[in-house]
Amino acid sequence: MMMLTTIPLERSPHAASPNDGLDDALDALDAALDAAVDDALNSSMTFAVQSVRFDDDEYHPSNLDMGFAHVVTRRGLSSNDNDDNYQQQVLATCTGEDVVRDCLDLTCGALDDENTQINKSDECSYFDDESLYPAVPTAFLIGVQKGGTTSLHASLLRHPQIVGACGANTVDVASSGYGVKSAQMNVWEVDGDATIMTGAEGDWPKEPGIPGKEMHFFDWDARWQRGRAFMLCHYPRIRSSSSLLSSSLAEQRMVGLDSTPDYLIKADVPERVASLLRSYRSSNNSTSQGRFLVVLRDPVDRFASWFAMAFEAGWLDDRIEPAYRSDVSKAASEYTLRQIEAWQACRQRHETELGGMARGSDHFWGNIMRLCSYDMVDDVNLGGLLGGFYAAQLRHWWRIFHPSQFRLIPLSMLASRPAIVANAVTDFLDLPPLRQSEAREHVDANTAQDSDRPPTAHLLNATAREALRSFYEPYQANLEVLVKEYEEMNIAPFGLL
Ligand SMILES: Nc1ncnc2c1ncn2[C@@H]1O[C@H](COP(=O)(O)OS(=O)(=O)O)[C@@H](OP(=O)(O)O)[C@H]1O
Repeated sequence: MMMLTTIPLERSPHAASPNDGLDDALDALDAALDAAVDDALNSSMTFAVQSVRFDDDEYHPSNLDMGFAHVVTRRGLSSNDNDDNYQQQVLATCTGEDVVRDCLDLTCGALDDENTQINKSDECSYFDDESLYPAVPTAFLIGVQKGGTTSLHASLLRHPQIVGACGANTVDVASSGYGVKSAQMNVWEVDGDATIMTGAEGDWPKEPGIPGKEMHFFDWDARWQRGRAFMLCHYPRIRSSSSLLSSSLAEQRMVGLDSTPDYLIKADVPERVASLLRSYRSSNNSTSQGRFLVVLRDPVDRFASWFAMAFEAGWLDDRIEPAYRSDVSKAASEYTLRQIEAWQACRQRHETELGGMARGSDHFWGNIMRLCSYDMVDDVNLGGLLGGFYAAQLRHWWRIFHPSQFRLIPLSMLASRPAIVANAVTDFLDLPPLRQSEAREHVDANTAQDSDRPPTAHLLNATAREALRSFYEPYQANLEVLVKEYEEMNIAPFGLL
Protein backbone atom coordinates (compact mmCIF):
# COMPACT_ATOMS: atom_id res chain seq x y z
CA MET A 1 0.00 0.00 0.00
CA MET A 2 1.26 3.44 -0.72
CA MET A 3 -0.05 6.65 0.65
CA LEU A 4 0.71 9.94 -0.95
CA THR A 5 0.07 13.17 0.85
CA THR A 6 0.64 16.50 -0.76
CA ILE A 7 1.40 19.41 1.49
CA PRO A 8 1.15 22.68 -0.36
CA LEU A 9 3.39 25.57 0.40
CA GLU A 10 0.88 28.09 1.68
CA ARG A 11 1.86 31.66 0.90
CA SER A 12 0.01 34.73 1.89
CA PRO A 13 -2.15 35.95 -0.98
CA HIS A 14 -1.10 39.47 0.06
CA ALA A 15 2.62 38.87 -0.43
CA ALA A 16 4.25 41.89 -2.02
CA SER A 17 7.06 39.93 -3.67
CA PRO A 18 7.73 36.27 -4.47
CA ASN A 19 9.92 35.90 -1.38
CA ASP A 20 7.64 37.78 0.94
CA GLY A 21 6.53 35.51 3.76
CA LEU A 22 8.38 32.57 2.26
CA ASP A 23 10.29 31.72 5.42
CA ASP A 24 7.11 31.49 7.46
CA ALA A 25 5.48 29.37 4.80
CA LEU A 26 8.48 27.03 4.69
CA ASP A 27 8.48 26.73 8.49
CA ALA A 28 4.82 25.84 8.42
CA LEU A 29 5.45 23.28 5.73
CA ASP A 30 8.36 21.79 7.69
CA ALA A 31 6.16 21.45 10.75
CA ALA A 32 3.48 19.74 8.65
CA LEU A 33 6.06 17.34 7.28
CA ASP A 34 7.35 16.56 10.77
CA ALA A 35 3.84 15.81 11.94
CA ALA A 36 3.25 13.54 8.96
CA VAL A 37 6.53 11.73 9.61
CA ASP A 38 5.55 11.23 13.26
CA ASP A 39 2.24 9.76 12.15
CA ALA A 40 4.02 7.38 9.81
CA LEU A 41 6.48 6.36 12.53
CA ASN A 42 3.68 5.78 15.00
CA SER A 43 1.98 3.47 12.57
CA SER A 44 5.35 1.67 12.12
CA MET A 45 5.28 1.98 8.37
CA THR A 46 8.37 2.15 6.27
CA PHE A 47 8.29 5.53 4.70
CA ALA A 48 10.19 8.18 2.95
CA VAL A 49 9.74 11.81 2.24
CA GLN A 50 10.85 13.95 -0.60
CA SER A 51 10.83 17.58 -1.37
CA VAL A 52 9.82 18.19 -4.93
CA ARG A 53 10.31 21.29 -6.97
CA PHE A 54 8.08 22.15 -9.84
CA ASP A 55 9.91 24.22 -12.36
CA ASP A 56 7.22 24.51 -14.90
CA ASP A 57 4.28 22.73 -16.38
CA GLU A 58 6.37 19.69 -17.25
CA TYR A 59 6.40 19.02 -13.54
CA HIS A 60 2.71 19.20 -13.25
CA PRO A 61 1.59 17.20 -10.23
CA SER A 62 -0.29 14.79 -12.46
CA ASN A 63 3.08 13.49 -13.65
CA LEU A 64 4.16 12.77 -10.16
CA ASP A 65 1.97 9.87 -9.36
CA MET A 66 3.96 7.72 -11.73
CA GLY A 67 7.29 6.39 -10.59
CA PHE A 68 9.64 7.63 -8.03
CA ALA A 69 9.49 11.37 -8.31
CA HIS A 70 7.14 11.72 -5.45
CA VAL A 71 8.94 9.64 -2.91
CA VAL A 72 11.90 9.41 -0.64
CA THR A 73 14.33 11.45 1.24
CA ARG A 74 13.80 14.80 2.65
CA ARG A 75 16.41 17.15 1.38
CA GLY A 76 17.64 20.37 2.81
CA LEU A 77 16.46 23.39 0.91
CA SER A 78 19.08 24.87 -1.31
CA SER A 79 19.19 28.55 -2.04
CA ASN A 80 17.65 27.91 -5.43
CA ASP A 81 14.63 26.54 -3.72
CA ASN A 82 13.86 29.90 -2.16
CA ASP A 83 12.20 31.17 -5.23
CA ASP A 84 8.80 31.30 -6.63
CA ASN A 85 9.14 27.90 -8.27
CA TYR A 86 9.23 26.13 -4.99
CA GLN A 87 5.59 25.39 -4.77
CA GLN A 88 5.01 22.08 -3.11
CA GLN A 89 6.37 19.38 -0.96
CA VAL A 90 5.21 15.85 -1.25
CA LEU A 91 5.11 13.16 1.32
CA ALA A 92 4.81 9.55 0.33
CA THR A 93 4.43 6.75 2.74
CA CYS A 94 5.30 3.34 1.46
CA THR A 95 5.32 -0.11 2.76
CA GLY A 96 5.72 -3.68 1.60
CA GLU A 97 6.39 -4.36 -2.05
CA ASP A 98 5.82 -0.75 -2.95
CA VAL A 99 8.81 0.26 -0.93
CA VAL A 100 11.06 -1.38 -3.46
CA ARG A 101 8.98 -0.34 -6.40
CA ASP A 102 8.35 3.26 -5.53
CA CYS A 103 10.60 4.30 -2.74
CA LEU A 104 14.10 3.74 -3.95
CA ASP A 105 15.81 7.03 -3.89
CA LEU A 106 17.14 7.46 -7.37
CA THR A 107 18.47 10.74 -8.40
CA CYS A 108 19.60 12.03 -11.74
CA GLY A 109 22.58 14.26 -11.35
CA ALA A 110 21.59 16.85 -13.84
CA LEU A 111 18.28 17.28 -12.13
CA ASP A 112 19.98 18.16 -8.88
CA ASP A 113 20.65 21.84 -8.45
CA GLU A 114 23.97 21.27 -6.80
CA ASN A 115 25.13 18.95 -9.54
CA THR A 116 24.44 20.92 -12.65
CA GLN A 117 28.22 21.05 -12.99
CA ILE A 118 28.14 17.71 -14.74
CA ASN A 119 26.76 19.43 -17.77
CA LYS A 120 29.71 21.73 -17.96
CA SER A 121 32.62 19.39 -17.35
CA ASP A 122 33.64 15.83 -17.87
CA GLU A 123 33.66 15.11 -14.19
CA CYS A 124 30.66 14.31 -12.18
CA SER A 125 30.55 16.37 -9.04
CA TYR A 126 28.94 13.64 -7.00
CA PHE A 127 30.89 10.77 -8.44
CA ASP A 128 33.04 10.53 -5.32
CA ASP A 129 30.15 10.82 -2.94
CA GLU A 130 30.14 7.43 -1.30
CA SER A 131 26.63 7.87 -0.05
CA LEU A 132 25.40 7.58 -3.63
CA TYR A 133 25.41 4.19 -5.23
CA PRO A 134 25.59 4.47 -8.98
CA ALA A 135 23.27 2.33 -11.03
CA VAL A 136 26.14 1.26 -13.23
CA PRO A 137 25.31 0.09 -16.74
CA THR A 138 26.03 -3.62 -16.84
CA ALA A 139 23.17 -4.66 -19.10
CA PHE A 140 23.32 -3.71 -22.75
CA LEU A 141 20.57 -3.99 -25.32
CA ILE A 142 22.80 -3.81 -28.36
CA GLY A 143 20.54 -4.52 -31.31
CA VAL A 144 19.40 -5.20 -33.82
CA GLN A 145 18.53 -1.80 -35.13
CA LYS A 146 14.79 -1.78 -35.95
CA GLY A 147 14.42 -5.09 -34.16
CA GLY A 148 11.86 -3.99 -31.58
CA THR A 149 14.48 -2.75 -29.12
CA THR A 150 12.41 0.23 -27.99
CA SER A 151 9.61 -2.10 -26.93
CA LEU A 152 11.97 -4.34 -25.01
CA HIS A 153 13.70 -1.39 -23.40
CA ALA A 154 10.39 0.11 -22.30
CA SER A 155 9.15 -3.16 -20.93
CA LEU A 156 12.37 -3.74 -18.96
CA LEU A 157 12.20 -0.29 -17.41
CA ARG A 158 9.03 -1.37 -15.64
CA HIS A 159 11.22 -3.52 -13.42
CA PRO A 160 11.91 -1.63 -10.22
CA GLN A 161 15.59 -2.58 -10.25
CA ILE A 162 16.36 -1.74 -13.86
CA VAL A 163 17.17 1.83 -14.76
CA GLY A 164 18.01 3.53 -18.01
CA ALA A 165 20.31 6.50 -18.29
CA CYS A 166 19.12 9.95 -17.38
CA GLY A 167 18.03 11.92 -20.37
CA ALA A 168 18.53 10.61 -23.88
CA ASN A 169 15.27 10.53 -25.71
CA THR A 170 12.49 12.17 -23.84
CA VAL A 171 9.02 10.85 -23.60
CA ASP A 172 5.58 12.07 -22.85
CA VAL A 173 5.39 9.84 -19.84
CA ALA A 174 1.87 10.79 -18.94
CA SER A 175 0.44 9.48 -22.17
CA SER A 176 2.85 6.65 -22.87
CA GLY A 177 2.17 4.52 -19.86
CA TYR A 178 5.87 3.94 -19.29
CA GLY A 179 5.68 5.89 -16.08
CA VAL A 180 8.16 4.03 -13.98
CA LYS A 181 11.25 6.02 -13.23
CA SER A 182 9.89 8.86 -15.27
CA ALA A 183 11.98 11.49 -13.55
CA GLN A 184 14.91 10.33 -15.60
CA MET A 185 13.48 12.13 -18.52
CA ASN A 186 13.86 15.68 -19.55
CA VAL A 187 17.27 16.20 -18.08
CA TRP A 188 18.33 18.25 -20.98
CA GLU A 189 15.03 19.98 -21.35
CA VAL A 190 15.25 21.14 -17.76
CA ASP A 191 18.55 22.79 -18.45
CA GLY A 192 17.38 23.95 -21.84
CA ASP A 193 20.91 23.14 -22.81
CA ALA A 194 21.62 21.71 -26.22
CA THR A 195 25.07 23.22 -26.31
CA ILE A 196 26.70 20.86 -23.88
CA MET A 197 26.74 18.06 -26.34
CA THR A 198 28.13 19.81 -29.32
CA GLY A 199 30.82 17.84 -31.01
CA ALA A 200 31.02 15.34 -33.76
CA GLU A 201 27.79 13.74 -32.73
CA GLY A 202 25.69 16.89 -32.69
CA ASP A 203 23.02 17.60 -30.13
CA TRP A 204 21.91 15.16 -27.57
CA PRO A 205 18.83 13.38 -28.87
CA LYS A 206 15.70 15.17 -27.88
CA GLU A 207 13.07 13.69 -30.08
CA PRO A 208 10.12 12.03 -28.41
CA GLY A 209 10.98 8.52 -27.43
CA ILE A 210 11.67 6.51 -24.36
CA PRO A 211 13.68 7.71 -21.39
CA GLY A 212 17.19 6.45 -21.18
CA LYS A 213 17.40 4.88 -24.63
CA GLU A 214 20.12 5.36 -27.22
CA MET A 215 22.85 6.95 -25.19
CA HIS A 216 25.54 6.17 -27.78
CA PHE A 217 28.26 6.27 -25.15
CA PHE A 218 30.37 3.65 -26.84
CA ASP A 219 29.92 4.32 -30.54
CA TRP A 220 30.06 8.10 -30.76
CA ASP A 221 33.69 9.02 -30.38
CA ALA A 222 33.00 12.41 -28.86
CA ARG A 223 31.12 10.77 -26.00
CA TRP A 224 33.47 7.87 -25.52
CA GLN A 225 36.42 10.23 -25.32
CA ARG A 226 34.83 12.06 -22.41
CA GLY A 227 35.54 9.03 -20.29
CA ARG A 228 33.97 6.74 -17.80
CA ALA A 229 32.95 9.39 -15.28
CA PHE A 230 31.01 11.21 -17.96
CA MET A 231 29.01 8.11 -18.74
CA LEU A 232 28.40 7.09 -15.15
CA CYS A 233 27.25 10.59 -14.37
CA HIS A 234 24.34 10.04 -16.65
CA TYR A 235 23.03 7.14 -14.66
CA PRO A 236 20.84 7.76 -11.66
CA ARG A 237 22.31 7.45 -8.20
CA ILE A 238 20.79 5.60 -5.32
CA ARG A 239 21.05 7.75 -2.28
CA SER A 240 21.78 5.83 0.86
CA SER A 241 22.41 8.74 3.16
CA SER A 242 18.79 9.51 3.82
CA SER A 243 18.15 9.07 7.49
CA LEU A 244 14.62 8.13 6.61
CA LEU A 245 15.42 5.42 4.14
CA SER A 246 16.46 2.02 5.38
CA SER A 247 19.98 1.25 4.23
CA SER A 248 19.09 -2.21 2.98
CA LEU A 249 16.57 -0.60 0.69
CA ALA A 250 19.05 1.94 -0.56
CA GLU A 251 21.56 -0.75 -1.29
CA GLN A 252 19.10 -2.76 -3.30
CA ARG A 253 20.93 -3.89 -6.39
CA MET A 254 20.11 -1.78 -9.39
CA VAL A 255 21.01 -2.72 -12.93
CA GLY A 256 21.82 0.10 -15.32
CA LEU A 257 20.62 -0.57 -18.84
CA ASP A 258 22.21 0.95 -21.92
CA SER A 259 19.96 0.31 -24.90
CA THR A 260 21.66 1.50 -28.06
CA PRO A 261 20.86 -0.75 -31.01
CA ASP A 262 23.69 0.65 -33.12
CA TYR A 263 26.22 -1.02 -30.82
CA LEU A 264 25.88 -4.37 -32.54
CA ILE A 265 27.03 -2.92 -35.85
CA LYS A 266 29.85 -0.70 -34.70
CA ALA A 267 33.21 -2.44 -34.71
CA ASP A 268 34.85 -0.57 -31.80
CA VAL A 269 32.07 -1.00 -29.30
CA PRO A 270 32.74 -4.46 -27.79
CA GLU A 271 36.31 -3.59 -26.82
CA ARG A 272 35.18 -0.28 -25.37
CA VAL A 273 32.46 -1.91 -23.30
CA ALA A 274 34.96 -4.51 -22.11
CA SER A 275 37.38 -1.82 -21.00
CA LEU A 276 34.65 0.02 -19.11
CA LEU A 277 33.62 -3.15 -17.31
CA ARG A 278 37.26 -3.95 -16.52
CA SER A 279 37.84 -0.55 -15.04
CA TYR A 280 34.65 -0.78 -13.08
CA ARG A 281 35.57 -4.18 -11.70
CA SER A 282 39.00 -3.04 -10.61
CA SER A 283 37.80 0.08 -8.84
CA ASN A 284 34.63 -1.21 -7.21
CA ASN A 285 35.17 -4.88 -6.52
CA SER A 286 32.35 -5.51 -8.90
CA THR A 287 32.18 -8.90 -10.50
CA SER A 288 29.97 -7.90 -13.38
CA GLN A 289 31.02 -9.31 -16.71
CA GLY A 290 28.26 -7.56 -18.65
CA ARG A 291 25.04 -8.95 -20.04
CA PHE A 292 23.98 -8.41 -23.64
CA LEU A 293 20.55 -8.59 -25.20
CA VAL A 294 19.91 -8.85 -28.92
CA VAL A 295 16.48 -8.86 -30.49
CA LEU A 296 16.56 -10.64 -33.85
CA ARG A 297 14.15 -9.81 -36.64
CA ASP A 298 13.65 -11.16 -40.14
CA PRO A 299 16.31 -9.19 -42.06
CA VAL A 300 13.99 -8.31 -44.95
CA ASP A 301 11.43 -6.76 -42.60
CA ARG A 302 14.20 -5.10 -40.66
CA PHE A 303 15.57 -3.53 -43.82
CA ALA A 304 12.12 -2.26 -44.80
CA SER A 305 11.66 -0.78 -41.35
CA TRP A 306 15.07 0.86 -41.54
CA PHE A 307 14.30 2.31 -44.95
CA ALA A 308 11.02 3.76 -43.71
CA MET A 309 12.82 5.43 -40.82
CA ALA A 310 15.70 6.72 -42.96
CA PHE A 311 13.34 8.02 -45.62
CA GLU A 312 11.13 9.79 -43.13
CA ALA A 313 14.14 11.29 -41.35
CA GLY A 314 15.44 12.68 -44.64
CA TRP A 315 18.75 10.77 -44.45
CA LEU A 316 18.26 9.51 -47.96
CA ASP A 317 17.10 12.75 -49.54
CA ASP A 318 20.06 13.09 -51.86
CA ARG A 319 20.21 9.37 -52.59
CA ILE A 320 16.74 8.82 -53.94
CA GLU A 321 16.05 9.59 -57.58
CA PRO A 322 13.92 12.75 -57.77
CA ALA A 323 11.33 10.84 -59.79
CA TYR A 324 10.72 8.52 -56.85
CA ARG A 325 10.73 10.97 -53.99
CA SER A 326 6.99 11.38 -53.85
CA ASP A 327 6.35 7.66 -53.86
CA VAL A 328 7.94 5.98 -50.88
CA SER A 329 7.14 2.50 -52.05
CA LYS A 330 8.83 2.97 -55.42
CA ALA A 331 11.71 4.74 -53.73
CA ALA A 332 12.16 1.85 -51.30
CA SER A 333 12.13 -0.82 -53.98
CA GLU A 334 14.45 1.05 -56.31
CA TYR A 335 16.87 1.85 -53.48
CA THR A 336 16.91 -1.78 -52.36
CA LEU A 337 17.86 -3.12 -55.79
CA ARG A 338 20.51 -0.43 -56.27
CA GLN A 339 22.06 -1.18 -52.88
CA ILE A 340 22.21 -4.89 -53.54
CA GLU A 341 24.04 -4.19 -56.79
CA ALA A 342 26.46 -1.81 -55.09
CA TRP A 343 27.12 -4.37 -52.41
CA GLN A 344 27.84 -7.17 -54.88
CA ALA A 345 30.23 -4.89 -56.77
CA CYS A 346 31.98 -3.90 -53.59
CA ARG A 347 32.31 -7.48 -52.49
CA GLN A 348 33.87 -8.48 -55.79
CA ARG A 349 36.32 -5.60 -55.56
CA HIS A 350 37.53 -6.66 -52.13
CA GLU A 351 37.37 -10.41 -52.46
CA THR A 352 40.88 -10.66 -53.88
CA GLU A 353 42.28 -8.60 -50.99
CA LEU A 354 41.06 -11.24 -48.56
CA GLY A 355 43.32 -13.87 -50.07
CA GLY A 356 42.96 -17.29 -48.52
CA MET A 357 40.27 -16.43 -46.00
CA ALA A 358 37.52 -19.08 -46.10
CA ARG A 359 34.76 -17.84 -48.37
CA GLY A 360 31.39 -17.59 -46.70
CA SER A 361 32.76 -17.73 -43.15
CA ASP A 362 31.56 -15.10 -40.71
CA HIS A 363 35.11 -13.84 -40.50
CA PHE A 364 35.14 -13.36 -44.26
CA TRP A 365 31.79 -11.58 -44.21
CA GLY A 366 32.90 -9.51 -41.25
CA ASN A 367 35.89 -8.29 -43.22
CA ILE A 368 33.88 -7.62 -46.33
CA MET A 369 31.44 -5.76 -44.19
CA ARG A 370 34.16 -3.60 -42.70
CA LEU A 371 35.69 -2.86 -46.08
CA CYS A 372 32.41 -2.22 -47.81
CA SER A 373 31.08 -0.05 -45.04
CA TYR A 374 33.67 2.50 -46.13
CA ASP A 375 32.82 2.09 -49.77
CA MET A 376 29.08 2.06 -49.40
CA VAL A 377 28.63 5.55 -48.15
CA ASP A 378 25.07 5.17 -49.31
CA ASP A 379 24.31 2.78 -46.53
CA VAL A 380 23.78 5.41 -43.89
CA ASN A 381 25.37 4.54 -40.55
CA LEU A 382 25.70 0.91 -41.59
CA GLY A 383 22.04 0.48 -40.79
CA GLY A 384 20.86 -0.47 -44.27
CA LEU A 385 21.84 -3.71 -45.94
CA LEU A 386 24.77 -4.29 -43.62
CA GLY A 387 22.49 -4.03 -40.62
CA GLY A 388 21.10 -7.47 -41.49
CA PHE A 389 24.40 -9.40 -41.24
CA TYR A 390 23.57 -10.66 -37.80
CA ALA A 391 25.94 -13.61 -37.63
CA ALA A 392 29.03 -11.60 -38.54
CA GLN A 393 28.05 -8.93 -36.02
CA LEU A 394 27.52 -11.43 -33.24
CA ARG A 395 30.76 -13.29 -34.00
CA HIS A 396 32.59 -10.00 -33.70
CA TRP A 397 31.13 -9.51 -30.22
CA TRP A 398 31.84 -13.09 -29.26
CA ARG A 399 35.52 -12.51 -29.86
CA ILE A 400 35.44 -10.29 -26.78
CA PHE A 401 32.61 -11.70 -24.66
CA HIS A 402 31.51 -15.28 -24.09
CA PRO A 403 28.26 -16.32 -25.81
CA SER A 404 26.76 -17.17 -22.41
CA GLN A 405 26.71 -13.43 -21.74
CA PHE A 406 24.17 -12.96 -24.54
CA ARG A 407 20.48 -13.60 -24.94
CA LEU A 408 19.10 -13.73 -28.49
CA ILE A 409 15.42 -12.89 -28.57
CA PRO A 410 13.36 -13.25 -31.73
CA LEU A 411 11.05 -10.28 -32.21
CA SER A 412 8.28 -12.75 -32.98
CA MET A 413 8.65 -14.12 -29.46
CA LEU A 414 8.82 -10.68 -27.87
CA ALA A 415 5.61 -9.85 -29.69
CA SER A 416 3.70 -13.03 -28.94
CA ARG A 417 5.04 -14.14 -25.56
CA PRO A 418 6.14 -11.06 -23.65
CA ALA A 419 5.90 -12.70 -20.24
CA ILE A 420 8.31 -15.47 -21.19
CA VAL A 421 10.76 -12.96 -22.58
CA ALA A 422 10.46 -10.64 -19.57
CA ASN A 423 11.08 -13.46 -17.11
CA ALA A 424 13.95 -14.92 -19.10
CA VAL A 425 15.62 -11.52 -19.23
CA THR A 426 15.18 -10.71 -15.54
CA ASP A 427 16.46 -14.18 -14.68
CA PHE A 428 19.45 -13.59 -16.95
CA LEU A 429 20.11 -10.33 -15.11
CA ASP A 430 19.88 -12.11 -11.74
CA LEU A 431 16.85 -10.09 -10.77
CA PRO A 432 13.51 -11.19 -9.35
CA PRO A 433 10.78 -11.51 -11.98
CA LEU A 434 8.43 -8.73 -12.92
CA ARG A 435 4.98 -8.90 -11.45
CA GLN A 436 2.97 -11.35 -13.53
CA SER A 437 0.39 -8.80 -14.60
CA GLU A 438 3.14 -6.51 -15.89
CA ALA A 439 5.19 -9.23 -17.50
CA ARG A 440 2.21 -10.33 -19.57
CA GLU A 441 1.58 -6.85 -20.91
CA HIS A 442 2.48 -6.31 -24.56
CA VAL A 443 4.57 -3.26 -25.23
CA ASP A 444 4.56 -1.90 -28.75
CA ALA A 445 6.81 1.10 -28.98
CA ASN A 446 8.35 2.93 -31.90
CA THR A 447 5.96 1.42 -34.41
CA ALA A 448 5.18 2.98 -37.76
CA GLN A 449 1.69 3.66 -36.46
CA ASP A 450 3.10 5.79 -33.62
CA SER A 451 5.11 7.93 -35.96
CA ASP A 452 4.88 9.66 -39.28
CA ARG A 453 6.85 7.05 -41.12
CA PRO A 454 5.13 4.83 -43.67
CA PRO A 455 4.00 1.34 -42.62
CA THR A 456 6.65 -1.17 -43.57
CA ALA A 457 4.69 -4.33 -44.26
CA HIS A 458 3.96 -3.51 -47.92
CA LEU A 459 6.70 -0.99 -48.51
CA LEU A 460 8.78 -3.13 -50.87
CA ASN A 461 7.38 -4.54 -54.08
CA ALA A 462 7.60 -8.29 -54.76
CA THR A 463 10.77 -7.97 -56.87
CA ALA A 464 12.66 -6.04 -54.22
CA ARG A 465 11.48 -8.35 -51.43
CA GLU A 466 12.54 -11.40 -53.38
CA ALA A 467 15.92 -9.88 -54.23
CA LEU A 468 16.48 -9.07 -50.57
CA ARG A 469 15.35 -12.52 -49.47
CA SER A 470 17.91 -14.23 -51.69
CA PHE A 471 20.53 -11.63 -50.84
CA TYR A 472 20.23 -12.48 -47.16
CA GLU A 473 20.05 -16.25 -47.64
CA PRO A 474 23.74 -17.03 -47.05
CA TYR A 475 23.88 -14.69 -44.07
CA GLN A 476 20.80 -16.30 -42.56
CA ALA A 477 22.36 -19.71 -43.09
CA ASN A 478 25.36 -18.50 -41.10
CA LEU A 479 23.04 -17.26 -38.40
CA GLU A 480 21.38 -20.65 -38.19
CA VAL A 481 24.78 -22.25 -37.63
CA LEU A 482 25.57 -19.71 -34.96
CA VAL A 483 22.25 -20.18 -33.17
CA LYS A 484 22.72 -23.94 -33.27
CA GLU A 485 26.12 -23.58 -31.61
CA TYR A 486 24.58 -21.28 -29.09
CA GLU A 487 21.81 -23.74 -28.29
CA GLU A 488 24.26 -26.60 -28.08
CA MET A 489 26.06 -24.66 -25.36
CA ASN A 490 22.74 -24.96 -23.57
CA ILE A 491 22.61 -21.27 -23.12
CA ALA A 492 19.06 -20.23 -23.75
CA PRO A 493 15.71 -21.61 -24.73
CA PHE A 494 15.25 -19.29 -27.66
CA GLY A 495 15.27 -20.54 -31.22
CA LEU A 496 15.64 -18.72 -34.49
CA LEU A 497 13.04 -16.48 -36.08
N1 LIG B 1 5.77 -5.92 -29.95
C1 LIG B 1 6.12 -5.75 -31.23
N2 LIG B 1 5.70 -6.61 -32.18
C2 LIG B 1 6.07 -6.47 -33.48
N3 LIG B 1 6.86 -5.44 -33.92
C3 LIG B 1 7.28 -4.56 -33.00
C4 LIG B 1 6.94 -4.66 -31.62
N4 LIG B 1 7.51 -3.64 -30.98
C5 LIG B 1 8.17 -2.93 -31.92
N5 LIG B 1 8.04 -3.48 -33.11
C6 LIG B 1 8.60 -3.00 -34.39
O1 LIG B 1 10.02 -2.80 -34.24
C7 LIG B 1 10.42 -1.68 -35.05
C8 LIG B 1 11.13 -0.65 -34.23
O2 LIG B 1 12.31 -1.24 -33.75
P1 LIG B 1 13.29 -0.48 -32.76
O3 LIG B 1 12.53 0.10 -31.65
O4 LIG B 1 14.38 -1.43 -32.41
O5 LIG B 1 13.87 0.68 -33.69
S1 LIG B 1 15.16 1.56 -33.39
O6 LIG B 1 16.33 0.84 -33.91
O7 LIG B 1 15.23 1.80 -31.97
O8 LIG B 1 14.92 2.81 -34.17
C9 LIG B 1 9.14 -1.15 -35.67
O9 LIG B 1 8.99 -1.78 -36.93
P2 LIG B 1 8.24 -1.11 -38.17
O10 LIG B 1 6.87 -0.74 -37.67
O11 LIG B 1 8.22 -2.20 -39.20
O12 LIG B 1 9.05 0.07 -38.57
C10 LIG B 1 8.09 -1.64 -34.70
O13 LIG B 1 6.79 -1.71 -35.27
